[in-house]
Amino acid sequence: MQVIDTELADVKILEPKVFKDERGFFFESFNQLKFAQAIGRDVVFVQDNHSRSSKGVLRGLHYQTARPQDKLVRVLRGEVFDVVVDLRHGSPTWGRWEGHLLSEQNKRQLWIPGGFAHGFLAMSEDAEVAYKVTEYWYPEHERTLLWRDPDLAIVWPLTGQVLCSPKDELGGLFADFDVSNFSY
Ligand SMILES: Cc1cn([C@H]2C[C@H](O)[C@@H](COP(=O)(O)OP(=O)(O)O[C@H]3O[C@@H](C)C(=O)[C@@H](O)[C@H]3O)O2)c(=O)[nH]c1=O
Repeated sequence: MQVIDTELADVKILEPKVFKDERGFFFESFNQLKFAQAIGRDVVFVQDNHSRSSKGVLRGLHYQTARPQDKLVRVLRGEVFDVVVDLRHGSPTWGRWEGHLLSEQNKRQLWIPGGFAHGFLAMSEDAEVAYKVTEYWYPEHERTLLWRDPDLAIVWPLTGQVLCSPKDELGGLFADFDVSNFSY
C-alpha cells in the first residue's frame, strides 16, 4: 500500500497494491495493522456506510460538532470528486479545502480525520461510495457546511445540474462556523 500525504496535514491518500491475474483482481481493502502504520495511530471503526449516487449528486459537506467521525472513504463503482475542508481551529490550513478523485479504477482511499468537513460529487452515471467511520451518527451534532459557500470557493468539477438533499441546500456558511462549539 502506498501512503500519499496531501496538502492538508493528516489527510492521506491510501493506494492499495492490486494483484491482477486472469481471474480478475485482489487487494486488501482494509488491513488494521498496515492502516495503523499508515496514519500513525490506532483507530476503531464502529460503522460502515454505503451510498449510491447518480451523476451530479452532491452530498455534504458534513461534520459533527461533537463526537467527530474519522472517515476512510473509497469508491466501489464509478468515480467521485471527494472534498475535505479543514475545520481545526489553529491549523495552518484552517478553512482550506482540497478535492481528490476517488474511483473504481484508481481504488484510492481517502483518510479524513474528524476535524474536517466532508462531501463528494458523483462524476459517473452511478457512484457507489463505501466508508468506515470511527463514531456513530448523531443527528443532533451533525452540521452541513454549504457546498457553494463563496468563502470556501470550492472548485467542483461540475458538468451539469447538481442534485443535493434539502438539508445540504440549507447548509451553513463557513463565516458562521462556531469554533467554540466544535470538538475534534
Ligand atoms: C449519515 C447517516 C444517515 N442515516 C440516514 C438519515 C437519512 O434518513 C438517510 C440519508 O442521510 P443523509 O442525507 O445525511 O446521507 P448523506 O448525505 O449521504 O450523508 C453522508 O454524507 C457524506 C458526505 C458523509 O461524509 C457522511 O458522513 C454522511 O454525512 O440515512 C443513517 O441512518 N445513518 C447515518 O449514519
